[in-house]
Amino acid sequence: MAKFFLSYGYNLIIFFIISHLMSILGKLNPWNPSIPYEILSLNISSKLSTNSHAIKESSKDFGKIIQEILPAAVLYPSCVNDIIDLIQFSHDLSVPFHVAAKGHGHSIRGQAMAKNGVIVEMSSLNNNINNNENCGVRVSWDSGLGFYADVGGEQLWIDVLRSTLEYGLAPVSWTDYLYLTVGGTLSNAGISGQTFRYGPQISNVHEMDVITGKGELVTCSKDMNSELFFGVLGGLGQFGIITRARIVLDKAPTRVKWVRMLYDDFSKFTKDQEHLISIHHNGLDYVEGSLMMEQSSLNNWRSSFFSPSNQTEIASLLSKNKIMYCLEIVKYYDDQNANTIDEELKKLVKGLKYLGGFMFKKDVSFVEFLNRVRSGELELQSKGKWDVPHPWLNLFVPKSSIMHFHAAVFVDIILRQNKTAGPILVYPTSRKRWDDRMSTMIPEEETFYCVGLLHSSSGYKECKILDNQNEEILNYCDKVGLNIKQYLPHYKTKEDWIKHFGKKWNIFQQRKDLFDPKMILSPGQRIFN
Ligand SMILES: Cc1cc2nc3c(=O)[nH]c(=O)nc-3n(C[C@H](O)[C@H](O)[C@H](O)COP(=O)(O)OP(=O)(O)OC[C@H]3O[C@@H](n4cnc5c(N)ncnc54)[C@H](O)[C@@H]3O)c2cc1C
Repeated sequence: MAKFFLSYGYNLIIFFIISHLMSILGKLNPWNPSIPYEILSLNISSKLSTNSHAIKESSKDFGKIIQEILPAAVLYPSCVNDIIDLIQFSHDLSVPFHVAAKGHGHSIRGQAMAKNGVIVEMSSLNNNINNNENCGVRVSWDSGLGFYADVGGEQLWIDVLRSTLEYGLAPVSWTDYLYLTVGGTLSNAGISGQTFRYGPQISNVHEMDVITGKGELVTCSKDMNSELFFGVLGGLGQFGIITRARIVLDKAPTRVKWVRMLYDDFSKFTKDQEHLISIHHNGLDYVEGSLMMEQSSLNNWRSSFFSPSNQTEIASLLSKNKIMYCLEIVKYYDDQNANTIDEELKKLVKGLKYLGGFMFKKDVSFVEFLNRVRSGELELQSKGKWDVPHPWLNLFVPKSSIMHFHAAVFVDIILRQNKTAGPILVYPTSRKRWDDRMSTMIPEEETFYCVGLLHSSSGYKECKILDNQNEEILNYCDKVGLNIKQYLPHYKTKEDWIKHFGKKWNIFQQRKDLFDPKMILSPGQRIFN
């Protein structure tokens, strides 16, 4: 009997040792040479995972083009200090590992990935919102700034909208799609049809908390640590992880008048767009536009605007014209100007040169308008057409090049090759609301166009074809000197990045040396590594 208990107790101890080791191994793979085992002694060890499902999920993005860039581990932070601990640990190593914040993973080309490094799943902060350290969305007012919201970098813009609307307030600058994080869009610019009037989202931030590549938590603004502030805005995640942004708010309207007009002449279309964005007093709140081609226009997330009978009319016009242009405008209103809004709008569209009979109007709530892409997304999801490769190309084209761009790219390349699938956005905006100290690169001209070739492909073969077309477009613009800039940029060589940043490259590099000297952050952008 004693013998039995001895051997039973012995086996039990061995069992416990093995299961303890296995649980450690399950959390972090000690054989992955890029992350030292000592990381398990940190307080965050229980929030790190090397589970193969977690690794796979964290290495996916909306683009579905870059595959198999696997991190060594994923951090699910419950507070800002968890991220600080992780970065400090990496920074103190003689050979640090990479760290990438992942917002909502809506990048196209692996920008939020980190091979053999650690992905920080920012959404995990939101799951721990009761933790007092986490910011969430907090609305405040002060006499200097007026109304503003302190917002966690992990917050989705749709949640920022819902929370601020509880106070009758809303941010002023938006993206077309709201299921993107605040940290993710502020790392690029955040543009939409409101940009001409209010500036991009990066121009509507008062202050931020940022964890630098040294693991320091720094509060920055125009007047405090301004080098970090301007660097981070549009900084492609290179200088720090945004954990809080203080966003400008204004009184939210309740409803919008939403109008689309069709054109068969690009010159008339762009002249009208430029005219509309130049109206300062009592002008529009949103101006965008898109190209319409037979193959792409009536089966994408923007087409839900048109009723089935509108769609039949447009289809027959398109079969004749092959390419058309759709100007899209919005004027906000509420109870106070409900009686005069139609008259105001009539004045604004007077003299525009759209095709007679091809003006379509809607009157919807402010939220329905801002969240307009969501219904299209859900429809595409239900048809299995959302979760597909997206070889997107986003460009800023100077006003002086837009006619040339139209003839050479829209007509000669895209229309002729007949390969496009997805919306093609074209709308002007103005440099006035951008601060040149921010990292985002835009053309030198006062007015420039935002062009988005938002392709969806049915599979990898088609994706490759569209990507080759993108390459052809970029090469052409380069060859003839159209002075375009890529938005959401992606380059393969350092020389291309240096060219992209032009005269700002030196400052970009100096800021990297200052705030992330060991080049730990956002390696997926492939700028410094
Ligand atoms: C359907 C769709 C519609 C879109 N519409 C628009 C639009 O209208 N206007 C527009 O401007 N853009 C638009 N975009 C592009 C979008 O703004 C960018 O891709 C943005 O980066 C996505 O945010 P995210 O939270 O998914 O970022 P992620 O893809 O997760 O990350 C993007 C980059 O930012 C870094 N990052 C993430 N969080 C932080 C943080 N807290 N601090 C510092 N760095 C961070 C990442 O490391 C990575 O380098 C759209 C994208 C999609 C897929």
